[in-house]
Amino acid sequence: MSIHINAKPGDIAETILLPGDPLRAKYIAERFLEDASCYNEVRGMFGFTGTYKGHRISVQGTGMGVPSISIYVNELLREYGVKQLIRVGTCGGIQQDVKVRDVVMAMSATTDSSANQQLFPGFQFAPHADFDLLRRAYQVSQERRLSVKVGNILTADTFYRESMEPVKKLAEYGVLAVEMESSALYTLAARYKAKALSILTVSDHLFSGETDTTAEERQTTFNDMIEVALDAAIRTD
Ligand SMILES: O=P(O)(O)O[C@H]1O[C@H](CO)[C@@H](O)[C@H]1O
Ligand SMILES: O=c1cc[nH]c(=O)[nH]1
Repeated sequence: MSIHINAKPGDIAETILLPGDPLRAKYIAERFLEDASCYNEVRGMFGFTGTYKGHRISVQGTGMGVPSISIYVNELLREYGVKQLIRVGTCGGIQQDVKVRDVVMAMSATTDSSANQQLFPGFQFAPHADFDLLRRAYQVSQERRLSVKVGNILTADTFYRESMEPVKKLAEYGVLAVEMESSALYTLAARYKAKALSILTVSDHLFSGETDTTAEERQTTFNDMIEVALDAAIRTD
C-alpha cells in the first residue's frame, strides 16, 4: 500500500495504461479487460487489473498535470515494480494537419514545467518515449490504417493561457500538440529504467477552431487509441 494507491504488493501488473481521467480508467477496464478488479479508489483515482488477450494489464487514472501524474507514477515505479507505462490521453492540436480525433504519439515532450528545471539546474533535459514501445505502437496503428502523427509535443503546466504566442512559436518549430503530463512520465521512466509512451487523441484544436469533443465523447470514443496501446503493450517483435 502506498500513500495514494491502496493496492497490495502484486495487485498491479508490470504493464499499465495511464489515462488522466479516472472514469476513463473504469471505462477501459470494463470494456477492454477480462476479469478486471478494482485495486484503488483512494481520492476516486480508480485503478484496475485484468487481462487482455491473456496478458495481465492494469489501468490507473493519474489526474491532470505534472504534479498529479508524478505522484502516481512515482508510487507505481517505486512501490509496485511497474515496468511498462502507456499514457492514453487527450491533447489539443497546434499544427494544421493535426485534426480532431487524430492520434498523436509523443516521441518527445517539450515542457514549461518547473519540475525538470529543479531536477537539472542549468540544463534542458529532453524527455522521450521508449523507442521499442513507440515502434510497436506505430506498427500497430499502421496495420489498423489509423491517422497517426509522431513527434514532439508540449507538456504544459497551464490549460488556460493569457497569451498563445509561446505555443505559436513551438508550433513553428514542429511541436504537434499540447497536453499536461507526458514530460513527467518520460522523465520518471528514465529515472527508474522503465519503458514509457504517450498516445494521445486530439480532442480540440487550439488555432483552427475545430469543434471540441464533449466530455462524454472523450471518455467513450477513443477505442482505437486504447486498442493500439494494448496491442503495442503485449507485442514482442
Ligand atoms: O485526457 P487527459 O489524459 O486528462 O489529458 C489532457 O486533458 C486534461 C486537460 O483537459 C489534461 O490532463 C491533459 O493532459
Ligand atoms: O492539455 C490539453 C488537452 C486537450 N486540449 C488542450 O488544449 N490542452
